[in-house]
Amino acid sequence: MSEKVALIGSGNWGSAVARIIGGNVHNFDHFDREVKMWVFEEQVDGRSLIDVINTEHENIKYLPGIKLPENVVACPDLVKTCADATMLVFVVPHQFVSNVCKQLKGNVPSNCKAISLIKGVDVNEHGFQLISNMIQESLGIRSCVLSGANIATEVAEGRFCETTIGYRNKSDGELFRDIFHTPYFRVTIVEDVIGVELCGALKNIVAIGGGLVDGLKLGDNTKAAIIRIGLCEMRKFSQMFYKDVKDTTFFESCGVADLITTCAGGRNRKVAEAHVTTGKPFDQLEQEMLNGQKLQGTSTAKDMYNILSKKGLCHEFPLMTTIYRICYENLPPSRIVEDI
Ligand SMILES: NC(=O)C1=CN([C@@H]2O[C@H](COP(=O)(O)OP(=O)(O)OC[C@H]3O[C@@H](n4cnc5c(N)ncnc54)[C@H](O)[C@@H]3O)[C@@H](O)[C@H]2O)C=CC1
Ligand SMILES: O=C(CO)COP(=O)(O)O
Repeated sequence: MSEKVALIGSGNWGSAVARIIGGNVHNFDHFDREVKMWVFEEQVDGRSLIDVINTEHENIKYLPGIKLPENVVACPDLVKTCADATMLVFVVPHQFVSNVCKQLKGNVPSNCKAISLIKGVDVNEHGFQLISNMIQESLGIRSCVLSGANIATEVAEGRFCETTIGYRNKSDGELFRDIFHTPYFRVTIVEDVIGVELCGALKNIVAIGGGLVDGLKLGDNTKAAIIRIGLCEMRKFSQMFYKDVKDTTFFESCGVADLITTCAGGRNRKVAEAHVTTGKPFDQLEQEMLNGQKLQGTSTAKDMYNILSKKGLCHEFPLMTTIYRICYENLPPSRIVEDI
């Protein structure tokens, strides 16, 4: 049976993976050649971004300078994008996924499989929910997770890196590996969806810490300490709430490798550094510095803090708690080292 892939999202990472998937579907007989990509429509320099992508084969706003394969077709209608798909790739910033799932509920074929590339969690009045679980529960389909040390522009330029796919059902993991794996984007599959997903979400908080340390010019040893303490808190949180999360997952690309890359080159790091050097609030810097791209670490720090404080656990997670307070309670950035 032919599999048909649809991409839900077309930002910096969504566009980078569109380039990979659009190429890989030609390598196997079991994939339909057309890959539809849902694009949140906007005007760029007076032109429709969707028209630009479909005529120039480039996402000039979110991944400029990189050509997309011509078989990747930008679509404005989310439901139509997914209507005939059997493999859904979710790659929107986490703050939009709940609305996406509401629109797709009852509108995707029952034989669909999903994968989430989203680094974040969803929080509602009942507590927090993993995004892969939200996809599974709201759409009634299985979901894998892909996460790794993958700064989008470097991947789009074809520079070698690794990534991790977490699966519940091995055949799903293998199928999704086929659309992502290339000689320069090496996929490892592991049976730990939740561990892979929590690594991706929680590392964004630690990345804020890495940027604060850079802004304070504290040096490499301090950065390494933030990464190490961050990794320990990530593992502790994950295994406290989900006892089946495996230790080995933290040694995959989604774990320690993503922490290193994100604390060196990511957007969360960059904006946190600027928070120290300019004194401006994070949301203002996000607007000024990211040209429409979204910051994930601050809101995830808030989500985690809400969970930890409700359960009286803040003292067990001093790094995540301090980062939240610096972002939202005007704590001076220097407390990043004083309070841990
Ligand atoms: N950029 C990167 O290097 C990497 C990002 N990720 C993760 O991938 C996920 C997606 O991030 P990016 O592709 O980087 O996005 P982005 O931050 O580059 O772009 C923002 C996207 O959100 C869309 N958008 C704006 N308002 C919207 C709305 N109301 N509803 C739906 N969409 C809306 C924009 O059109 C744009 O496509 C995030 O969870 C991120 O953490 C993961 C690995 C690498
Ligand atoms: O997840 C990423 C790299 O693996 C990108 O991180 P930022 O969102 O901080 O840019």
